[in-house]
Amino acid sequence: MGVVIPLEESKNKLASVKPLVDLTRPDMERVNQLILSKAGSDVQMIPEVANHLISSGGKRLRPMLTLASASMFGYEGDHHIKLATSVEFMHTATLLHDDVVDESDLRRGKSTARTIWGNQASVLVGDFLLGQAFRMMVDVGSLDALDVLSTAASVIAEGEVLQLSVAKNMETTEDDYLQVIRAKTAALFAAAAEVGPIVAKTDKATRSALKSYGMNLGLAFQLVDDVLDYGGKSADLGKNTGDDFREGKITLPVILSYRRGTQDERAFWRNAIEKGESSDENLEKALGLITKYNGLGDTIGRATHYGTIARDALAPLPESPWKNALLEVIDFCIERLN
Ligand SMILES: C=C(C)CCOP(=O)(O)OP(=O)(O)O
Repeated sequence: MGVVIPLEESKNKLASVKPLVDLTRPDMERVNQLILSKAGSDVQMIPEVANHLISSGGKRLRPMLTLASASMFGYEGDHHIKLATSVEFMHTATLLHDDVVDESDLRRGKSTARTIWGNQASVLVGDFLLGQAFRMMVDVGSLDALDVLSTAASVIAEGEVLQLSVAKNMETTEDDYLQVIRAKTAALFAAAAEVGPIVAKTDKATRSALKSYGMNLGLAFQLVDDVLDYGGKSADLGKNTGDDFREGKITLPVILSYRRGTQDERAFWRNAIEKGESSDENLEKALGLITKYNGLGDTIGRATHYGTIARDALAPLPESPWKNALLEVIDFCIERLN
């Protein structure tokens, strides 16, 4: 404990969401302090493992959504600080767990916790953070917020299990895929944005607007993430590109390219994904097919579509710097590609 997470680190990565970073800065300082204190434990290995990931420069996008979506309705208490911290803990727990499930070696440009402390410690520290998140929610005392975030926790786990059950199956449809990303990623974005209006005690329509904004932003975010896995640079992403292919994870660029392919090309995909023939040579070939069938371009098109729905969801809300900051986050999600 004691080291304050450098806000500058997140700021650089979020250059295109400067308004959100600037507006939430004082509250994010409080969130960062709370993150560090709630990651503490007398069991020494807990803060060691947790702080390895916590202090490695995540974007802190989700807690900023919670802060903004409370402050935009004039909320001035401290419940949003605790809920924003809970949201980031839920996210951190999923990262620790995901890296075990996916056997990933690199996260945020550093070795994953599982490569340093092992799978068991990663899973258990993830569980600890999840427990801490729920204690903070109870501390806030809003049953509605507890309902939204606990539902999100179950839905995220469902999404991860669903992903496992469709893995390595080339008959996975676009609808299956959307169901997975709606659950594993978008549900937390939606919950992060919905608990703001809950603590600010707004009407139901406003809650739904923020929830829809978060859900569609989350879909766009994950679609772009899946594009970056094929089209980005490992150094920018802090993780290895091509991992989805190597793991046999079926994402939209692959689904589109498979559906549009010739018989031979479809046989290639089945071999590569279902039988695990994922050599670098096959990754190159997969990239060639994805390019041939515009898999990345069309996935970006879908992301832009969800971005528009997110934008429309905020349209009925009164104009404010907070609203503009949330709108710019949509652009950031797409601009991450540049
Ligand atoms: C849902 C996904 C794609 C996991 C990574 O999320 P982020 O890209 O927000 O991760 P950090 O900034 O917290 O590292």
